Amino acid sequence: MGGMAAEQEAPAPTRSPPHTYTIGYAMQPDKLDTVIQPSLVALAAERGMRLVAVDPSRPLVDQGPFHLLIHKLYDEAWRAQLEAFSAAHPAVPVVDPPAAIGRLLDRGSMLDVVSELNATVRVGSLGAPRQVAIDDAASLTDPGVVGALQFPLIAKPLDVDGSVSSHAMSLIYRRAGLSVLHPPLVLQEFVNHGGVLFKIYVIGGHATCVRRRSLPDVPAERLLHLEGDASVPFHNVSSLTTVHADTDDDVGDDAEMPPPGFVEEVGRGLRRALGLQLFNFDMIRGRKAGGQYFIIDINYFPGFNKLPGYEIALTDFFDEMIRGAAAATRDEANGTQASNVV
Ligand SMILES: Nc1ncnc2c1ncn2[C@@H]1O[C@H](COP(=O)(O)OP(=O)(O)OP(=O)(O)O)[C@@H](O)[C@H]1O
Ligand SMILES: O=P(O)(O)O[C@H]1[C@H](O)[C@@H](O)[C@H](OP(=O)(O)O)[C@@H](OP(=O)(O)O)[C@H]1O
Ligand SMILES: [Mg+2]
Ligand SMILES: [Mg+2]
Repeated sequence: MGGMAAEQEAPAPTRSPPHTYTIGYAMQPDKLDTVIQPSLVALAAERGMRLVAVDPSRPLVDQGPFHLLIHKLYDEAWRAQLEAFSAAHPAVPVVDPPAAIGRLLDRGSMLDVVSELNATVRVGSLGAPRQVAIDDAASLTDPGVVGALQFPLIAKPLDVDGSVSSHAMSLIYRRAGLSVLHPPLVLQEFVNHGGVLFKIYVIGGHATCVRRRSLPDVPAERLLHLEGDASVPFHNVSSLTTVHADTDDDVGDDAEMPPPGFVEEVGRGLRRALGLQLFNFDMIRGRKAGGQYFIIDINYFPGFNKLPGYEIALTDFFDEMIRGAAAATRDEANGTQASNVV
């Protein structure tokens, strides 16, 4: 080692503040890095919150104590664990309730909430593309099932379970392209939107919109081009240059963002209607006159580390949940109305 380090005086030991609150987190090992970054752990520690990994293979009631639980696991055994934990510790918030998360795990029902939203909030022009759920191969050739949809379509796996295959999709230009598909899936109308997508991250009361690249528009002539492929599989948007060789890499970089008030209102409305605190959703703006917005995907507890400054939003949220639970417990002890952090 060089002399510099040896000559320097050892730094005075710094005392980290005492950890007051313990937040248990449970997720698949391959998802940990997408949220539990050292920067998050450090900021949480500064604010008196300790992040502790839960071992889902051991009884949850034997772990802890916890002041808050966050999770992204979907299996029945885990749900049963959470139920047992909540029965034993009703004052500890579990983010989010498995029943509410369940709604996002089926693409057949995932977007139903958008129509509920239109009824409850003053949002402008917002919708979801038309779609049908296809359970078996026979339905794919049934004009009564598919006939109401207009090509091009996107075929998306019905189940959302965190697997790579649950993100394997196909763009279908015409009927012949349906025969290669493997139900269960949803067929959703493709909406031309200028190749730009708005991803809105919701962390409790925060809603932050970022712009991402998306599938390029499908020109009407492409549907008549019978020598071209009837369907094209794709996995994620970054592989789209192989779907459309004419994709411009800079597409959408200067696309106008949706108005912040609109983003906030939709985020707040979805949060309330879904009963979820941690999610993101994909929104596109249709190219047709009027520029209607469409929500095309909602994801539970996504990779928040892609969002700059997520550590602040997440620790703010943890703090709010823990304080809210503490206030509710105090209120209950005093016999007054429980406070509500939602
Ligand atoms: N109805 C649609 N119209 C136009 N483009 C769409 C539509 N649905 C999906 N897309 C495009 O396909 C991409 C993948 O679709 P979707 O977001 O449903 O898949 P996903 O695998 O669940 O994505 P994520 O990684 O966000 O979870 C979208 O990001 C968008 O570019
Ligand atoms: O783990 P599954 O259930 O497959 O969910 C994914 C979501 O569907 C994606 O939306 C996340 O990516 P974005 O944060 O870019 O939306 C993606 O984030 P990641 O790429 O950081 O893992 C995942 O959360
Ligand atoms: Mg998506
Ligand atoms: Mg998704």
